Amino acid sequence: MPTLISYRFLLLVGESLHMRRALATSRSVLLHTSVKCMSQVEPHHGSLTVSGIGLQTETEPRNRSKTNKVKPLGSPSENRKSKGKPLGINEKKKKAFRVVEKQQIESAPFAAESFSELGLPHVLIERLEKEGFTVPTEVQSAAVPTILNNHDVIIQSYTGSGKTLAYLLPILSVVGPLRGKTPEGNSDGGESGKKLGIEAVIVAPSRELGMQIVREFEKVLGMDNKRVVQQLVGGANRTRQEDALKKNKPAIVVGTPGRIAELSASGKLRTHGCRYLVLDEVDELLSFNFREDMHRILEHVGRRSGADPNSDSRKAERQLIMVSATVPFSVVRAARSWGCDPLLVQANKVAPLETVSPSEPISLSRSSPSSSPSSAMPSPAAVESLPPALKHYYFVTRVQHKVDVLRRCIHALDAKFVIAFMNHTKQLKDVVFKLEARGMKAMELHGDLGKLARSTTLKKFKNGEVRVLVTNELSARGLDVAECDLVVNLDLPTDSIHYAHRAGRTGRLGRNGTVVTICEESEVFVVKKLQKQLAIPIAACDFAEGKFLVTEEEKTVSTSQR
Ligand SMILES: Nc1ncnc2c1ncn2[C@@H]1O[C@H](COP(=O)(O)OP(=O)(O)OP(=O)(O)O)[C@@H](O)[C@H]1O
Repeated sequence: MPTLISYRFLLLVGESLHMRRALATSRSVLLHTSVKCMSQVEPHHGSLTVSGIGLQTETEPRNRSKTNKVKPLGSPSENRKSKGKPLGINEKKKKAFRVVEKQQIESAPFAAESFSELGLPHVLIERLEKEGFTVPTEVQSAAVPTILNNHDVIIQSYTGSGKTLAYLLPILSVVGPLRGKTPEGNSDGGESGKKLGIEAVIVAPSRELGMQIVREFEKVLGMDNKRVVQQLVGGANRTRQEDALKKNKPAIVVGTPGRIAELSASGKLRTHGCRYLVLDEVDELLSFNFREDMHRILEHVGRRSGADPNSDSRKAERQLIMVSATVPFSVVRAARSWGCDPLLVQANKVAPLETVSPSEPISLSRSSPSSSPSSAMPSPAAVESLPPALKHYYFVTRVQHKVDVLRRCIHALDAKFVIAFMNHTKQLKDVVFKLEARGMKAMELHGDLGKLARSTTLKKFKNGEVRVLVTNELSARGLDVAECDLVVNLDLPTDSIHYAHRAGRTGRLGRNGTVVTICEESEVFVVKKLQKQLAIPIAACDFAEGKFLVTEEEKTVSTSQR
């Protein structure tokens, strides 16, 4: 059981947190040495590090009613055997059960050093290279072949680890102009060259995330093929979206649950023949807010009308891909009920979902006793989601001095792209005003702003015109600004999962990043609790001559986590 040892001394914020990376890699015992010298926190703008180490999935391909045209990795012999000879439902189920029986998937070796090892079509790899994507991340190495093998999956990996490409690439291998050639050598259009309608539906909980996913698709597709993907987010003009659907006939749509459900109900968006349903930030999508819209989407996308919704044949009609940095057990349950023998894909393992029980790290639910907000036990769903290279600090101050502390933090770290989180929309403007009054360019971002104002603000932040983005929970999920070097909690997050998603806006794709929580004395106990739940040290800090000074460092000791 994890224990916590506290050391009180003045020391430099520095190297001790690097142990996180080592711990994340070894996933073994945490250690507890202390650095007892004095130095200063250097602002870091570390280089990009993408490791291609992962696991070779040994899962056997599961044939669906729609045959994959791309030769996937895995078991070529199995693939060959099943080609041209469609399996019946019972045979499909038998194959699926073989996957379940196979428990050794996790220990299989996997090391993809380039995208060409993942079974992607040549034309797609060329596009990736043009865009500067040469080495797949660990989760991409594990997910791409698994999805190409037609498995329903839950993809779980820490924030900023490249989960979007992990599902986007296998979809583009089968759908759209970059897909692999059919056995007949035909790669333009459907089996017979004609358009197939909507083939993939991607659902995201916010407009920003939806738009970001579209941009990621466009990056890979290239400007000439932009029309293959269509954005269907709320807040945008619905009639224009309907016209674009009619005119462009996109193969892929990306949107928010409300707009997708609305267009589907009105008959303007026909998704019954869809092959892929992706739920990005799935734990958020399964929240009460989205219940009705998600129900419609799960019932209609890739489902032919008339069939029994619970039959295996209906489950097998579409491929379900669920994605999040945090996967509570509720997601595992949803995947079991909506998917067809889903696999859990992580950076270094691919395992049948049947092997996941509520007692395992990935599957501890937010509502389970050991991970409730009041619990001092680690919450593995949150622990797993934190990028390895983050440093965490907290400052204690009076509420009226919080913005000043924020400003001093930014100067001390020389941070260039700062996201400051608050809990209440009304207070954002005041913080922006105070920062601007001291000559620091800041803007607010929240859901009450119109779509145009939101995208303009984000654009200005991304291009460096605005140094501080003052925002609420809206930006905690998915927002990808590679350069973001500092995340500040001006209000405490509600729980460790929210802390993890906020923190994950920095330290993207192996970069360094700093997370600072500014709180009142009476809130310090919450920080200590977060520290235990996340199994990370969050060091108390103060300023000395404009630099960070650690006044107290917590060392986390665990034999079971990480
Ligand atoms: N193999 C790669 N090589 C270089 N850059 C990559 C690679 N894969 C993804 N990226 C980039 O890394 C950034 C983070 O990726 P992405 O947003 O998909 O992360 P994520 O895991 O979904 O994060 P979050 O959980 O916060 O949503 C993106 O800008 C993406 O373009």
